Amino acid sequence: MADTATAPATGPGTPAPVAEATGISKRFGATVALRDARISVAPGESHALVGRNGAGKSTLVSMLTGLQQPDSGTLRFSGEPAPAYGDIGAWRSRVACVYQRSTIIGDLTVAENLFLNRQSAGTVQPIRWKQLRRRAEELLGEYGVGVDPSARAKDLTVEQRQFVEIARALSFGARFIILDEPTAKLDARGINRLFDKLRHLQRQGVAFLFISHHLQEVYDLCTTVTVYRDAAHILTAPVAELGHQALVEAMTGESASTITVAGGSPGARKDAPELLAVDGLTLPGVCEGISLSVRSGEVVGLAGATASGNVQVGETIAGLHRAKEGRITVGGRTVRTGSVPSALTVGVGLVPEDRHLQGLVNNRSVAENATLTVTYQLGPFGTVLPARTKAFAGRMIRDLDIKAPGASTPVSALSGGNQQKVVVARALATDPQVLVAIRPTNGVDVKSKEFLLSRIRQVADGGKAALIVSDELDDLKICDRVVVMFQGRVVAEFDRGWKDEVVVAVIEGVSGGTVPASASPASASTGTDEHGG
Ligand SMILES: Nc1ncnc2c1ncn2[C@@H]1O[C@H](COP(=O)(O)OP(=O)(O)OP(=O)(O)O)[C@@H](O)[C@H]1O
Repeated sequence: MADTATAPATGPGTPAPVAEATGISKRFGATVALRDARISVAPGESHALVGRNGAGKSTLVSMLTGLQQPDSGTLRFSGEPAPAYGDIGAWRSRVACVYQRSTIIGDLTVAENLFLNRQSAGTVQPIRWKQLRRRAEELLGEYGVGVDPSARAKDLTVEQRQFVEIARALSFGARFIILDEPTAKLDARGINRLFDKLRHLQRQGVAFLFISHHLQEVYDLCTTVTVYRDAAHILTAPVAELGHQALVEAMTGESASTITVAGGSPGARKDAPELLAVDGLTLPGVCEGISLSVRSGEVVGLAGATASGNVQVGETIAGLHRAKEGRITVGGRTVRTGSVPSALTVGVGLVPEDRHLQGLVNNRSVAENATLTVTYQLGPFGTVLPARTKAFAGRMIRDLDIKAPGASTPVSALSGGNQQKVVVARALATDPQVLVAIRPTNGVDVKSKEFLLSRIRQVADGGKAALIVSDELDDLKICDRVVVMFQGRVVAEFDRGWKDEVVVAVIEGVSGGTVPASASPASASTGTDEHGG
C-alpha cells in the first residue's frame, strides 16, 4: 500500500502542512520512545494516529505541543519553524491538545477557564467580570458550544468540558487540534455529538490529529491514518484505501487473523452456585431497585450509557458507595455498602473506572502498584520482601504483556494502556471471588484488549464470578449474559447471541420495539438466541 507521507505534496498552490514533524527521536533513559518518526497534517485534514500501547503516540503529542523537546528532528507549523521551547503563547496559537483527562480547572467557572491568564488587558488593570462573562458567551456562541459561562467547570459533563477546551484552543488562534483518546469517557451519543462538532469545525478549515484505540472511529471520522509501531513510523495512507485487517496488521506486525476477541468459553452452568447477589439496590438519584446475580463460572456484563448508573452499581459492589436500600452478598456473605474493607474481606476485586483517581500510585513502581492489594502474600508477619514483590510483579508483567523496562519502573513512566494493565493486574492479584471490572479495556490497544478480556474470562472459568461494567461491545461479547441499565433501572437482559444493534438500541433507550424496555427489573428479561453475538 502507498505511503503517502514519504513524498509530501508541496509546491505552488499546495498549502503547507499545519503541522509537520520529521526525523523525530526521543529517548527516556534506556527506552527509545520515538525513532526517526514523522507525521504531516494538512490544513483541514482529519488525521488519525494509531498504534499499540507504548508505540510512541503520546510522546509525539508532547513534542507537537511543546511540552517536551525531541532529542533530534524538526517540527514546523504552517511551513514555519516551531516556536522556541517554553514560549507558551506562541505554541498555543499553533496547536492545542484535548486530553482524555481534562486540563481545565474544576473550581473555576467556564468563563474564568476560557480567559485564564488573560482576564485583563494589563497587569495593573482590574478584571472586569461582567465583560469576561460576555466575551465567554460570545466565544462559546461562535463555536456553537451551549454551556453557561458562569457554571463551575467541575459541574460540566466530560463532553461539555471537551467542547470548552476546543473553544479555548480555537480562541488562541490554533487551527490544529490534537485529540488524545477523546472518546474514552463518552457514551455513544456523546461520541456522535463530538464527531458532529469536529466535522463542522473541519469544514471551517480546522485540522485534527485524532488518537484512538477504537479503529471504527478512525474509519468514521478520519481521511488519513498514520501507524506507529515500536517507536517508528510504519505507514501513512488514506483511510479509504486501508482495510481494517491491513490496519491491524500494520499496528501489530502480525497477521490480523490471529487476533480474535475471547468468547468461545462454554460459560457457566445454569445450576452453578450464585456468587454475587445484588438485591433491590437503591442509590438516591442514581438507581432504584437494582437486582442481579452472577453465578460461579459466569461473566456478566452490566451495560449502560453514562447516565444509566451502571458504573455506580459496580462501584457499590466494591464498597465505594453507601446504598439507601438493598443488599449485596458475595458467596452468601453480606457486603456492608460504603465499606471497601468489607468488600475486600468477602473477596471483591475492582478494576476502577479512573485509573488516575482510583487506581495507581504514580511515583511507585509497577511492582509496588501491582501488589498493593496482596502485601500479605509477600512476606511473613506483615513484612514485604522486595525479592518476592519483584518476582510476583515479574510474573504479572509477563502474564498481562505489560510493556515496561522492568518491575521497578515507576508506573508514571508507562504508556496509558500499560498503566491500565497494571490496574487489571492488581485486581487479579487478590484472586477475587467476584471481579468487578469497570470499562477494563479503556485505552488498551486492539491486541492487548483481547488479552485482558481472556484473562477476565479465565477468572470465571476458574469457578469465580466476573461482572464487566461497560458499554463497549467488545467487552460485552465475552459475557455469558448482558444486563442493560437505562436511567437507573435494569431494562433488559440478553443471553449470548445478541445482535449489536439490539443491545445498542436498549443502551441508548431506543429499544426499537424488539426488547421490552420495562421499568420493572422483574419483568424486563429477554433473551435472543437466534444470532451470533
Ligand atoms: N516520562 C517517561 N519516562 C520514561 N519512559 C517513558 C516516559 N514517557 C513515555 N515513556 C515510554 O515511552 C514509550 C512510548 O510511550 P507513549 O506514552 O508515547 O506510548 P503511546 O503510544 O501513547 O501508548 P498508549 O496507547 O498506551 O497511550 C513507552 O515505552 C513508555 O513507557
